Amino acid sequence: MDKDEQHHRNLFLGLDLSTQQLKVIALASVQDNDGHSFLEAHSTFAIQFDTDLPQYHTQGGVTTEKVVSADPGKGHDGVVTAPVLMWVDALHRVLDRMQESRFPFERVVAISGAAQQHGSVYWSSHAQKAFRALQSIHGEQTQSSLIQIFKDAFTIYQSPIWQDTSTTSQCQEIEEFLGGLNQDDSRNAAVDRSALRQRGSQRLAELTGSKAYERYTGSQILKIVRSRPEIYQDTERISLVSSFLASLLIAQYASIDAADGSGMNLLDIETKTWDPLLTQFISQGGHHGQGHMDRDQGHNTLVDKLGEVDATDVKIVSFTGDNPATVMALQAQSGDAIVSLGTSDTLLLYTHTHGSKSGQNSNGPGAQANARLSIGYLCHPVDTNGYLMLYCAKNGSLARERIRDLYADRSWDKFAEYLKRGIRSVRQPMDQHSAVCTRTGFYFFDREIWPPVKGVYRFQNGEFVEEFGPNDDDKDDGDIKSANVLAICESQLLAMRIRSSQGDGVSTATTDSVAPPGISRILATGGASSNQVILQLLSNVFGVPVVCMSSDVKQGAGSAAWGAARKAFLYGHRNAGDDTDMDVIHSRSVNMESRMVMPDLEETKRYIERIPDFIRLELSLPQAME
Ligand SMILES: Nc1ncnc2c1ncn2[C@@H]1O[C@H](COP(=O)(O)OP(=O)(O)O)[C@@H](O)[C@H]1O
Ligand SMILES: O=C(CO)[C@@H](O)[C@H](O)COP(=O)(O)O
Repeated sequence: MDKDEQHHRNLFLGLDLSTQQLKVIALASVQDNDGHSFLEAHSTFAIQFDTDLPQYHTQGGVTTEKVVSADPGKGHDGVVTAPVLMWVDALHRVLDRMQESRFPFERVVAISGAAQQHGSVYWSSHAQKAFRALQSIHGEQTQSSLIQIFKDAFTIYQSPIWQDTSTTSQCQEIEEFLGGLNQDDSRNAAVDRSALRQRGSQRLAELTGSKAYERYTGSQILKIVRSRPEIYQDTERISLVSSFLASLLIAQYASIDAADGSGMNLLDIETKTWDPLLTQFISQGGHHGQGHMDRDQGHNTLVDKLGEVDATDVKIVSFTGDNPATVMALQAQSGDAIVSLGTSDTLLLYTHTHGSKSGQNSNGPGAQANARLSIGYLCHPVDTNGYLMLYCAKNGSLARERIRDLYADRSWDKFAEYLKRGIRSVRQPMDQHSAVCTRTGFYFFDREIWPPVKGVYRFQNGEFVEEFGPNDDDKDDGDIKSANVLAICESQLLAMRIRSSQGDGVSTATTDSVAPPGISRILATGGASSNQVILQLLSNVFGVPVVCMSSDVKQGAGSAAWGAARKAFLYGHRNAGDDTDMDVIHSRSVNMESRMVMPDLEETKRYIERIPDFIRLELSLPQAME
């Protein structure tokens, strides 16, 4: 391709409003010498909330408020929110940066986006006026900031986000409601509430794909209905973070995408429509949250600051959650698990069932350990018959950062060095004592999703200890440091391995007997996937090769933004009359110059042996609820 041609290539834009930043990637569609099409990064931009927008005083992109529960048995409720105007500001700033760097907006053919899942945005009746003000800009560069336009457009200015764990009682209410439906015993005052909840939890998982989770939008809305009914009344529309971002671009309310919508505990995962009973229960007869589902429809609306483009040529394709968008980027095949080590640690598996028919959540002994307590199912972002099994741990990168700061001089290089040393010392014990020394650590700086535990717990040879250390004079300080660095990574990845085989519809076929059922390869992504030693440990724990998009390909934008841009590419073509089917779409593969890490299977066997003890220790931790 000559230079002239390159300068006229179409661009596809992907945005990702994640927990800590807003990222944008522009992909260009190119052909190799054999005529194969693929996408390559043209440019990337990012606004870091903490550092680029310090006036919002966020830490890790969020505002954390600690409220002591009225019920002493319930401990502290963690209210975690993000300033909605900070997100508006971030969009304005990133568009400014793009203009400053002379980004060729006129070449943008289609745009899509992704965002952190489950968080919700509450629009006021002023929103329509703001949208009209945005539409009236008509391609001119606006002098007034988006903040000025949207400053009165919300009823709630601190949006609840996925890290919030303050809705335990609302989750229980939802489960009791479903558990009591059509049951005579629900009217019996003596009926065991926990039995009712267990039945409700099962029904909710069958209906929506997930049991009640505090971070899911349904319980968050219920909390607002209960605690601030006037605000709820004044709310004209509720968006997810993804549809909120899309609304700013299309200057009208954007629909919620089914894949992201299935992370709300409100959507019937099979029919992909709002469940009438759940929405009615939550709104108490109101009509909020009853948006319509409109998957992957293009919109032709003028976008502020993308005004140089002829609006009729710009397709804005429905925005989705960051996890479904990551699936779009990595093109997982059968046997692939996607592991995203972003702010959260997540594992995604592509399945063809959402587990409703196989009677999970057995009531027998150990049911609590085996129940789907940290996994759920989402609709697949493009395969209308597909689902995604999702495991999410809240204490991911930020917990590793805390350990890095405590034990590794605030340096990722040191962290990697200690991790390597930790792995080496377990493999080649230096003395008789350390040969029998097993260390396990749980580092839940924020209350974890499962187990619902807050605190740091270390065990040495099965016994609780305040700090690791064999009291061996030969040991230097570095041993304690590397023990903690290794312990946090091991326990995060072991927990992930254990949950990976809890789902229904997870294939039992596997290419290697030491690997978890149905997993023959891991596609790793997220900020921490740039750490080669973490990837090696991930590979060892799962016993499968780990592949990672190389960082120069990602150019720092991450795979959710890449997946969104890829969605823009696919639907941009479709909207232009190209009726390309899924297979052809898959063969137009993304240029993934990847790195591969191979497992040390002796290590894998050692981890498998540790699993029963790990589960026992995990269950022994003091839980914050029930
Ligand atoms: N070399 C590294 N080793 C481990 N973790 C890292 C490294 N570099 C960055 N990270 C982690 O990546 C995280 C950000 O990941 P990212 O995928 O961008 O998050 P999000 O999309 O949720 O905003 C940071 O919180 C940081 O802890
Ligand atoms: O809650 C979940 C998934 O259920 C999180 O994965 C959020 O979607 C936030 O994502 P990251 O910012 O960690 O990528």
